[in-house]
Amino acid sequence: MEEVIFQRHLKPQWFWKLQKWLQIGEERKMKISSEIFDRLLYQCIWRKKELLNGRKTPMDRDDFDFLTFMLVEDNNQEEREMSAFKKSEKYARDMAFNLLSAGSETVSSGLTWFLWLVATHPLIEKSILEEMKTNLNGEGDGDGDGKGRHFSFEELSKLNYLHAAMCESLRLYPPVPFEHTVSVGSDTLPSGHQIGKNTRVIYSPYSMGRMEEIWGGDCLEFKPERWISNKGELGDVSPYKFTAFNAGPRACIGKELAMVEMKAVGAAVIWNYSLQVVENHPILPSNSIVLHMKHGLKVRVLKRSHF
Ligand code: HEM
Repeated sequence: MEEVIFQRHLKPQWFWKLQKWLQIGEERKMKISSEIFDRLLYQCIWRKKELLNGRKTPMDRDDFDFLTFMLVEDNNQEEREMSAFKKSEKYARDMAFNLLSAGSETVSSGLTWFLWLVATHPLIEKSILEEMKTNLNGEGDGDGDGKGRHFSFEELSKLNYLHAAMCESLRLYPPVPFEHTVSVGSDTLPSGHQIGKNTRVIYSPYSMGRMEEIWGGDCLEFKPERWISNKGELGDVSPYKFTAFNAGPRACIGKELAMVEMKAVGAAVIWNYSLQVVENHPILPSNSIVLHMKHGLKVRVLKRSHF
């Protein structure tokens, strides 16, 4: 699907729409992939409905998940009007599709670049580990179950340097490297360019993250310090400058969730393991709507001990 969406950015709209209508070429692949994805999603929805219908006891907090939220009757008066629509299988499918497609590859791509940058910048890795040691409740290799140490939401929220390193990695390697939007009326862009109605404007967070005019002479360096004030606090950076999550009314609704997910996984990996990047393995971005590492990241994983 990702490949076909990428192709839609390159081909004239009339061309891929004709392909879609005739069900040929890339657009046929899109139809087949969508059907496979839909089958999977509807199976999950039906299974969840069966479970919910057969339920005799009140629901535990732990059993309450995204699909339950989309399918159960609302107790809340205000939301009841939405209920008929909300309970439709199509609505649950669309929401699940949206969140899965927007929130999985983006996070995994962001984490891959982050772990590579940390593994190739030992001083930054050391600073991340030192911040963890200073701020976390008790050290150790975990809770003795062999799964390593994990970090709570409260613990993660104290790690400003880790947060800064994550933003810095997203600046240099934004998972959504380019985006397009269409003007509803004629306008003047911040660059001074005049555009007419219905003009497609493509912009690139990847390029903007590497522009000297925006980030200064050291724009190509991986430097988490640029996100932290002299007092050690995280600075407020405008989303119109740091565009990895887009800005304005259509900005990413999963930004906070994405940052927590990435910090939770990043912190656990860095604390429990040392990653050694395999020499001579090519590290290149892919040509895609999500900035994958073209050949993946090859590392040797060594267990880290803090005792
Ligand atoms: C590092 C991870 C992520 C990045 C870099 C990212 C980036 C973006 C960007 C740039 C957009 C705007 C797309 C456009 O206008 O063309 C967007 C939209 C969106 N994102 Fe994310 N995203 C991430 C993670 C997530 C997660 C975890 C979720 C939810 C589980 C999510 C849900 C969405 C949704 C639903 C939209 C559409 C919002 C709308 O159109 O109103 N994203 N994201």
